[in-house]
Amino acid sequence: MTDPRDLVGALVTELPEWLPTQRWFAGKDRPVTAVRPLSTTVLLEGDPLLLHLVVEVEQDDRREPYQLLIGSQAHLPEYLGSSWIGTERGLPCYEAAGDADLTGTLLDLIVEDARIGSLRFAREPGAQVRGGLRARPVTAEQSNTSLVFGHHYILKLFRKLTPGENPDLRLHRALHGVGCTHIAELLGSITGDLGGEPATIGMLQKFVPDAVDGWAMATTSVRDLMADPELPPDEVGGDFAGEAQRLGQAVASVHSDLRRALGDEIADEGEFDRTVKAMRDRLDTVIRAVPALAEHATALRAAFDKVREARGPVSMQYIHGDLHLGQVLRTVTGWLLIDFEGEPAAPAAERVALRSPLRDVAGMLRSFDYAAHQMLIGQDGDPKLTERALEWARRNRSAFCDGYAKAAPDTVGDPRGHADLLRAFELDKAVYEVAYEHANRPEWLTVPLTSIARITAGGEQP
Ligand SMILES: Nc1ncnc2c1ncn2[C@@H]1O[C@H](COP(=O)(O)OP(=O)(O)O)[C@@H](O)[C@H]1O
Ligand SMILES: O=P(O)(O)O[C@H]1O[C@H](CO)[C@@H](O[C@H]2O[C@H](CO)[C@@H](O)[C@H](O)[C@H]2O)[C@H](O)[C@H]1O
Repeated sequence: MTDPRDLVGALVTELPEWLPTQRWFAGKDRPVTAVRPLSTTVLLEGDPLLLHLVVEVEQDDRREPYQLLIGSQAHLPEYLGSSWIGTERGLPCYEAAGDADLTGTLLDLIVEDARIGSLRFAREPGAQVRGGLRARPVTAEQSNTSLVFGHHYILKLFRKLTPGENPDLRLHRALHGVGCTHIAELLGSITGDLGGEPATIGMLQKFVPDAVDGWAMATTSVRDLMADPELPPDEVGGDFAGEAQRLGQAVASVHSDLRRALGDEIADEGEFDRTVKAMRDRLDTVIRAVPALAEHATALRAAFDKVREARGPVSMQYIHGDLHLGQVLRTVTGWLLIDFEGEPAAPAAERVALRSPLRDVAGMLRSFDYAAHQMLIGQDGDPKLTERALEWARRNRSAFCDGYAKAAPDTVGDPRGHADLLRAFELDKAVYEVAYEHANRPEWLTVPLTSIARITAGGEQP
């Protein structure tokens, strides 16, 4: 029988080409120069074989750890053909996240609170979880890989690993601890080892089968408004304003719960300088990649500098960090927030820092703008449609703020009371989006660029 370590030794030579073809691989900006195994754990022995692998991916001077699930069996079923990575020692090896016959093992190990090698599978205290279920991967475009077990559980496998407790797990655990009703229940976790330190590699939550994400609902509503150009927005069938208001309330309630669970701090003088510097630095970096942004640089810097004039105490606390309409789910009982990992490209230190909750508000306001304006792509500036898009965005941004103000932490209150800060955070997010769209969806670049032009010209108030 082939020793799994020999198999892995051969397989890693295939990975420099294979990794960049994966949606979740975060290093598509440069070639992979080498891949080295850091740890190999046998989860299932024999044929089929299931291996858990942590590899170090080298890209010039950058080295980052990723986790992989590798399956291997003598006769690869046809439906797994597209997951094939290479044939080593005569055995086909493949990405096993899509193999429903193997991934059920991960849930069973959590149910057993098992330890295998350096991997520790655990249920949350008091959580009721049953095993023996098959899994299917979530097919949405994602930064990680999530597996759904029946209609019951969803297991997220974090792909790029960082030492310590992942903020997604930490914040879900803290929110669960204070009885937050706007998150999916946390049920378990998987912890591995990274250079001698524990690192979160998986998180198990209750799966909400009836959930629809906010982006799908919002864009349907925009389409309805555009399809009926003569009707006032509140008479259009798919009006979203009621939902936007409830969503604002849910976000505010999560902020209050995070503050209750983990505390807050009042920003010191130095904090404002650091924030402005970070915004200016990000702008400079993005202008190098997207020179078209340079024409807005003066106005953007002026808006960022206003952060220094922020009046009154500004509260800093744990926040979501990358909030947008794709990160919220509407269920029969209300809105849930998911994915508390922060911006995928942000450094780990930034993702665990205390920040103003207004950043999440700004992220969501940007998202309303996106939902409206992505409908205009390819419409050649039709003024009627543009006006309808603006109308939808204004109405829903304002409803969201109304809802937020109703349940806001008393350190924040109505977000519109911090207009300069909110505008600076919105513009900083839009600069981030310019970089994101440039790298991922160049045809969408006009969405953040047009917003920046409009906001800096003074044409946007929440
Ligand atoms: N508890 C849940 N119930 C139902 N669907 C969920 C749940 N959590 C996540 N999802 C679905 O899985 C997708 C990916 O989840 P997310 O946490 O955003 O992963 P990633 O970090 O890979 O972006 C979401 O867009 C959502 O559709
Ligand atoms: O969901 P992720 O954590 O991977 O976030 C990244 O991708 C998002 C797109 O999927 C991106 O969001 C931007 O586009 C959204 C519409 O697709 C829009 O609702 C957001 O407001 C906009 O920022 C996000 O910025 C990026 O980090």
